[in-house]
Amino acid sequence: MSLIQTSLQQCPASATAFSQFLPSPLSHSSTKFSVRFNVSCCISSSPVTIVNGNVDVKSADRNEIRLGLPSKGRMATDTLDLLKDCQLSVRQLNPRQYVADIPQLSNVEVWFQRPKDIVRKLVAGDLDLGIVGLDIVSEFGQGNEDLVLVHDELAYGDCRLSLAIPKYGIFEKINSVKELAQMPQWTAEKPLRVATGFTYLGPKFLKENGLEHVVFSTADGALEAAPAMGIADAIVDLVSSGTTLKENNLKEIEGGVLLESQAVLVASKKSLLERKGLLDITHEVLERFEAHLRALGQFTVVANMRGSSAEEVSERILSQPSLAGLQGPTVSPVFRKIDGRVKADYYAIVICVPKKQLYKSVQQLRAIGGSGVLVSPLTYIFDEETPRWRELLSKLGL
Ligand SMILES: Nc1ncnc2c1ncn2[C@@H]1O[C@H](COP(=O)(O)OP(=O)(O)OP(=O)(O)O)[C@@H](O)[C@H]1O
Ligand SMILES: O=P(O)(O)OC[C@H]1O[C@H](OP(=O)(O)OP(=O)(O)O)[C@H](O)[C@@H]1O
Ligand SMILES: [Mg+2]
Repeated sequence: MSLIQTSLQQCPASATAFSQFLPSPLSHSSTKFSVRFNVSCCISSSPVTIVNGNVDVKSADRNEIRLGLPSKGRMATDTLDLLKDCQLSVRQLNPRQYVADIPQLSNVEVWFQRPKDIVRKLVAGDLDLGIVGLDIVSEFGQGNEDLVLVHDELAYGDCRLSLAIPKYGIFEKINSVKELAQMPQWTAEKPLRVATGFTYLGPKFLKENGLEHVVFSTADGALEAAPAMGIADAIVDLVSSGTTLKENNLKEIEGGVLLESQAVLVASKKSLLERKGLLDITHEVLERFEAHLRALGQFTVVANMRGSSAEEVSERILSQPSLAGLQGPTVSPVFRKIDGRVKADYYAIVICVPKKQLYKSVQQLRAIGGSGVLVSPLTYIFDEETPRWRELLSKLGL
């Protein structure tokens, strides 16, 4: 019997409330998976009731729209920066104050919370919108159908949730999850010991990958130390550059990525459907995010080009693969007085160019007679309609 089952039996009053934090595969006593948590759920002999958020379920009473933002960790600053770049600066009078506002969005309260609490409070109806990593939505949302991704690529907080094992010892020649599952070492008596903070996704993944004899332990950080300390055989943790794994003599293996993650904008479906004004606010935030993020990858390029007509110049530009722009080039005549007559003998062209293709585009422009090339960053690209907005409406059945 695992430690968690023991403590819940000693504390029946809190067992029901606490079980909602448990990964569903672990709720079944027949499973060979078990999790060791270092928690005590009873204080002296009196039972403690733990609920996940709003006790009185009064959330529908409030009129304000609530947006949850990470209060700490590496997501906190990047999230505030994204909002600032979208002209939605958060006004927080004091860094220890957990409520703030965004002057451009009336009736919106910003609540600073730990990422996992943002997800829990969305599910409980205490928040309407939130920005967190997809890893946290997946781990603490546990597939809850009320959670809906409004924007799934906010372009920061990139990392992956990965299974890692030591490079040395019995794992030296193990290079895939399949090989790990086939190792004869793992038995009911001596299961594979996995350390992870992801006690929902971790067990689910290993079970789906045919690892039958597994025991999980959890900790709040520095999990990469667990194998060398002899506490675990493997870990399931976030990886970004891979430096922490490398420095701790651990390796990722084929088939071992549980999830690719980055920051996302997530909402409560129920709130979107029922809370007055939330759909409009969500539309505005989504439009601003999309316009900003689309512009991030592009430069505006302005150049001069000699030619006999706008059509002839356009044809030359469109003959080059990197110069088509977002919707074709803008070609404008530049008028000069030549021999007493106003005449257009060259043209100003404007195109948007993906940042990665900038130098190639400049070379192609020069090759067709472009000169005086000016390059400037773009702030926003607003499309006629954002595809994500249509997707959201369809997810809501609207
Ligand atoms: N190494 C990383 N590189 C990029 N993004 C990461 C990395 N580690 C985590 N993240 C992303 O950032 C989110 C917040 O992680 P971070 O470690 O900053 O905060 P935290 O885990 O809440 O804080 P703490 O580690 O102090 O408890 C994660 O949920 C994940 O989406
Ligand atoms: O692949 P890398 O770029 O090395 O990053 C991976 C590390 O980053 C995170 O830890 P964090 O810095 O948040 O510390 P923590 O373990 O205390 O949360 C994560 O839990 C890994 O340990
Ligand atoms: Mg961390």
